[in-house]
Amino acid sequence: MASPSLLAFILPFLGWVLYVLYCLALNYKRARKIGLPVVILPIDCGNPLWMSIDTRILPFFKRLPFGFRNFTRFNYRGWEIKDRYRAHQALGDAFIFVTPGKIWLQVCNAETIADIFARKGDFTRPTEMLEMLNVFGPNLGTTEGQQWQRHRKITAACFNEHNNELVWSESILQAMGILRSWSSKPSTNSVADDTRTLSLHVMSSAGFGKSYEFRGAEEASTARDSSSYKESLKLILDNCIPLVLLGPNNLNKWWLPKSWKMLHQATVTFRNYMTSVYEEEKQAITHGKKGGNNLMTSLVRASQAVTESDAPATGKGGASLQQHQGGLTEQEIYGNIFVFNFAGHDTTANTLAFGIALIATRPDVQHWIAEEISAVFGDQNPETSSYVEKFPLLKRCLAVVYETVRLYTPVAIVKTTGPQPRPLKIGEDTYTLPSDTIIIPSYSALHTHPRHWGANSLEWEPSRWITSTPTSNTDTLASETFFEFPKAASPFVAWSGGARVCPGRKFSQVEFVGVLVGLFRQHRVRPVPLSGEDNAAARVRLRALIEEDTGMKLLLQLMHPEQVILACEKHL
Ligand code: HEM
Repeated sequence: MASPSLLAFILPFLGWVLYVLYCLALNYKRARKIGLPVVILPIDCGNPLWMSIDTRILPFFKRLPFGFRNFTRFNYRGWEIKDRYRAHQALGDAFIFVTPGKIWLQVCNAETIADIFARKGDFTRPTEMLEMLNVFGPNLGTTEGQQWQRHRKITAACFNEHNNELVWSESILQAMGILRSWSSKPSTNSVADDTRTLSLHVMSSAGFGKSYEFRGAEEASTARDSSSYKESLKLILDNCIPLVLLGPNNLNKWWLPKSWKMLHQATVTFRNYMTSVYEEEKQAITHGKKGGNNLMTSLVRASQAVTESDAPATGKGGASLQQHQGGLTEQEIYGNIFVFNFAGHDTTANTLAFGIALIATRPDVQHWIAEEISAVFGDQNPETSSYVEKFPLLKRCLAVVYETVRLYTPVAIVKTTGPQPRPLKIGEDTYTLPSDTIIIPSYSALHTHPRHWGANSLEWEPSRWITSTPTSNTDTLASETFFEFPKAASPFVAWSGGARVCPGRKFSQVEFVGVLVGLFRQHRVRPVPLSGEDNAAARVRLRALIEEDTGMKLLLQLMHPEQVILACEKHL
């Protein structure tokens, strides 16, 4: 006879298991009606608890001799990077994951994805999943409908060519700092740390007008000082998960670890900093002073301009940002600045780390871009160059960026049908998706499917983005153009598409290209061979490491970036 305390544990557990099975059965019935292939998964792909332990638990199930195939193949974050286009090749352009939580549609069809992007009212962002990003205030990433339109209109004004000019010069400056650090020693294993520092510094400069000198991971202070703006931003970005789960105000409870209290302090410092810039900017506007081109000042000014243009004639001049529908409130400005940092920092830093590791495996690609950099800059110092003049000429460098995000896309796109069922055409057939279906454009499959990318679709090959028009002109570089897919059927969605396309797309491209210019104009990187290895074997090992060691934490990243050991040398 089971003891009462055992029963008190077993009965609720059994009840929970029955409830989960019941939900799964209901969702299965709904999913079958759609008419697409169905894969059953025991745990919802968006379950936060599961997401925090999935990759630690699954290896155990993989070792078991029976069953669990779909579970171990698909039920973890980042499965799509390992699987690439194989699931879609076997199951077709679309299939369903049915789980006890939600029904998840996976689509790998360029026209259907373009249609989803175009129907922004039908396929919205599941904002309830992103509620946590409202820590500093509502923002572009977490709003929908008219609220989102208001945010988008104002924030779009900030991501302009003047801001890109700042991104350009800061990226080159920071890359020169990296170069000094790497070339002063025999090897470096801090590529990922250094690209994070670089990206943080570019964000500080282009986001807030604050410039910092680059210091390599080994030289930088190890103190976790949360009192300066830069350190507070770094601490916030490094600890997004506890921050968004608990909220900034709950982090200073006496029973929480000291590191979380420091995080709380960092949020206070960051907010105070934003408040002081905000107040300064408002004063500057009142006194008719010209503003800077960084994101914060542009945001305050753009918001003020909309507020004033919406204000009734009598209210003009005295209009407060909080009072008029058209502008953003102070909290919304902070919310947007946070989301720019959140969405723009690690995406770019991780992409840069992948890009530098990949390029180290390909001396031919380094030579190929160096040829272009040399043709574009000649003897000119890139640090003093003009973005508007030079950036459009650096097509090969841009190809390295596109090819890196094609294979190592840092962030997935998530849409939902919302409360209504929605028809969706996939190939020749139209399917009705039930309400609350989550839609995932299968970026990893789409970005590698041989029907779009050919037989070498899994190879990192930047030259695929460049087409050369044969002319009588002997200048090869001048005859090259950057390849663009037609928008209505593009198999490339790394920065999303349609109205909700990433507003930081150009920002990240300019940053990456600027870094390539800074690093590869006169220098080359190579993996340091292990004992008994030659350079070619070291390159093969590094390529395999990138392939096998890539996984999803908050974003796609190298799981052990310290194993990327590079030497950086001046090219003679
Ligand atoms: C390699 C770099 C980057 C990649 C691949 C990337 C990719 C994306 C993608 C795919 C989305 C759409 C997500 C969805 O629909 O669920 C997005 C949205 C967004 N990104 Fe980026 N991003 C990058 C860099 C940046 C940068 C540098 C910034 C800002 C400085 C930024 C700011 C944003 C914001 C604010 C959104 C939300 C837009 C909206 O909902 O209207 N991103 N990004």
